[in-house]
Amino acid sequence: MSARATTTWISGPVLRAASEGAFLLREAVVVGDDRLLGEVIRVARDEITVQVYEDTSGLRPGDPVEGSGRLLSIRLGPGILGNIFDGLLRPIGVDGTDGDAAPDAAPDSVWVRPGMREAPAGRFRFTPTVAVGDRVAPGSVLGDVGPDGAEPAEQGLRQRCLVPPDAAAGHIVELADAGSVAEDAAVCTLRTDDGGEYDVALSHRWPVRLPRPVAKRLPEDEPMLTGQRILDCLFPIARGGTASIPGGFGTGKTVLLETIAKWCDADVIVYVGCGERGNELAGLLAEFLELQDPRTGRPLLERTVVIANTSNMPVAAREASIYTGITVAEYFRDQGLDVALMADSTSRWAEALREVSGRLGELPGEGGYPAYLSSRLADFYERAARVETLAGEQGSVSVMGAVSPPSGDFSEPVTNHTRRYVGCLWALDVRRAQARFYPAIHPLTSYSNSAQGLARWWHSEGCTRWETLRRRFLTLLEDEARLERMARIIGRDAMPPRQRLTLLCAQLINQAFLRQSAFSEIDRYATPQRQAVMMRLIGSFIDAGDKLLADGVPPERINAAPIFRSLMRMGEEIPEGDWERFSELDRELTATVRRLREEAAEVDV
Ligand SMILES: Nc1ncnc2c1ncn2[C@@H]1O[C@H](COP(=O)(O)OP(=O)(O)OP(=O)(O)O)[C@@H](O)[C@H]1O
Repeated sequence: MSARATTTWISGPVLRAASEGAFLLREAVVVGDDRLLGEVIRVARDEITVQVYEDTSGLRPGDPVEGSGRLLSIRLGPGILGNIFDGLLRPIGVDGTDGDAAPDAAPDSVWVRPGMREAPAGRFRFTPTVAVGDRVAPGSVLGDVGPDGAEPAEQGLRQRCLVPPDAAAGHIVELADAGSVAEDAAVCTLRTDDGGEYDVALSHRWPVRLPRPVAKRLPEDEPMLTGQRILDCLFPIARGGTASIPGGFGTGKTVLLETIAKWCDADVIVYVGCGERGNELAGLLAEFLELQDPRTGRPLLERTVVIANTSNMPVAAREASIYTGITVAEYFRDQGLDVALMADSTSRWAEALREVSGRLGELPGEGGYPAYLSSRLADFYERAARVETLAGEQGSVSVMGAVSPPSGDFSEPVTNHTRRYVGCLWALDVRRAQARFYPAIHPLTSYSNSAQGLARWWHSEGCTRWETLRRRFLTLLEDEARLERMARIIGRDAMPPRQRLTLLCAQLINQAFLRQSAFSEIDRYATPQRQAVMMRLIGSFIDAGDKLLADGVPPERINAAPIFRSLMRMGEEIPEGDWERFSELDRELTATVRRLREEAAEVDV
C-alpha cells in the first residue's frame, strides 16, 4: 500500500505533511482533491516536504498526500516525438486544448490544466527485429517503430522499441507480430534466468533525475554541425559536447538557439523553453509547424520535442523541466540517434531553484542561490555525451544552454558555475548586438575545447587547412582588438601599412564570415562545404594581402579592388551549391593580385 500524509503547512509550491508510512526521497506523490503532482524533496521521521508541480492555490492544511511508491518518472515512448509538453512531460495544447489541438491550430498561448496527467497512449506500427527464443539484455532493440498506417516512405524518423535499461536479461517467450499496437500494450514477454516473466511495451518509465546507463562513453571527435560559421569553424561543438550561451538582455540567445534547432544535423531536437515569455514560445511553435527539415523535406516539428515552461507556469515544474528534457534526449540517444538539446534559459531554471530553496528556508549562497546550484548544473551538463549504447550502437546528446546574466554581468553565479562544466562558451556581446552584428558571439571571449579533436574530421572532409585557418583568423581578430584601440588614439591613417592590412583582413573575417543573419534566405545556414570554401577564399585573400604588401601595394588599393566587395558579400549573394561562383571569385582574386602587382611594378620603374 502506498504511503499517505496529511498537509500541515503550505508556502507557494512547497508543502509539509505529517506522514503515516515511509516515503522515498524523490518519490512522486499526488496532493489534494485535484490530485496535483508533486515530488518528495525532504524526508524526516514523521514529516515530508513536497515540491508541487502545479498551482497550489486552493490547497489547505488537512489535504491528503498520497505516495506512488516510485521515483518521479516520465513515460518514454514513440508518442513523444513531434509533441509539446510541460516540465513533467504532460501534454499541453498550443491553444489550451490539452494536447489535442489540430496540428495547424494557431499557437497563440500555452496552457497546463490542474491535475493533468501524461499523454494517452497512441498506436504505432511495430516490426520485430528479434524472434521468440532469442536472448536479450537491458537496452536491447526488439524492433522498429513507425507511425501507424503510414507507408514506409512516409514514416519519417525510425524509432526503436527497447528493453528498458533497468530490466533484467532474459529469453523471449512471446512476441507480437508486425502490426499496429498501443504504446502501452505488451509487445514481448521475457523469461529471466530465475524463471520470472515480465512484459515489455513500446513505452517504459524512467526517473527524470537518474541518468540512463550506457555501455561506454566515446571520445568527442565528430562535430555537431550548426550551419553557423562562427560556431562550426571557430568555436565548434562536438557530438556529445556542451555549450553555454551567456548574453545580456536582447543579445540574441533565443534566436541563436532556435537557428541551431532548425539547422543543426542532429536526428532529434529537444527544445526546453524554460521560463521564457509565452508568446515567444508560441511564435517558435508556429515556425516549427511551418518549417521543413532541410534534410528530409518533412515538417521540422516531426523530429522535435518541445518542453515548455513559460514564465506564467508553476515554478517547480520549471525546475524539473531540464531533467525531463535530458531524460527524453537520452531515450532517443539509446536508440542510436544523435540528439541536440537546447535549454532557454538556464537562468530562469536557476531562479526556480532559488525560489523553492527560499521557501524551504535554506541558507542562501552566492546571489541568493542555494549552495547546491553548482552540483545541480553539473548533474545536468554531465549527462551530455557521445556513447556506445547498451545495444552496441552509437548515439549522442549534445547540450546547449542559454544563460541570461542580470545586467550582462558574466561573473554572476549561474554563468560562472556553468562555465566549469561546459566545453564551449559562446559569449554574446552587447556591443555587437547593438551594432546589429549577428550572431553577436564575441570571438575573443568565446572558446571551444573541442576544436583540436575535430580538426581530423575537417581534414577527412577535404578541408586540410581548417586548423591553420582557424588559428589565423583568431590571431587576426585578437590583433584587430589591440589595433582598434591604437587607431582610436592615433588615427587609422597614421598606422603603418602592415597594421592597416591586419585591420582590413579582420574586417573581411568579421563581415564576410562571422556575420550571418538568421533571417537571410541564402545565408541563414551554411553546409560544411560552403563554410570550407569561404574559409579558403578568405585565407587566400589574407595570403595575397601579405604578398602585395611585400610588393609595396598599400592596403587601401586592395580595399578599393572590386574583389574585396565581392568577398564581403559572398555569404549573402552566393547560395548553397553554386560552387562555380565561388571558383569565379577565386579566379578574380588571382587576377586582381596579378594586376595590382603589375601596377606596383610599373610605379617602381
Ligand atoms: N542571428 C541573428 N540574426 C539576425 N537577427 C538576430 C539574430 N539574433 C538576434 N537577432 C535580433 O535580435 C533580437 C533579439 O534577439 P533574442 O530575442 O534572441 O534575444 P535574447 O537574448 O533571447 O533576449 P532576452 O534576453 O529577452 O531573452 C531579435 O528579435 C532579432 O531581431
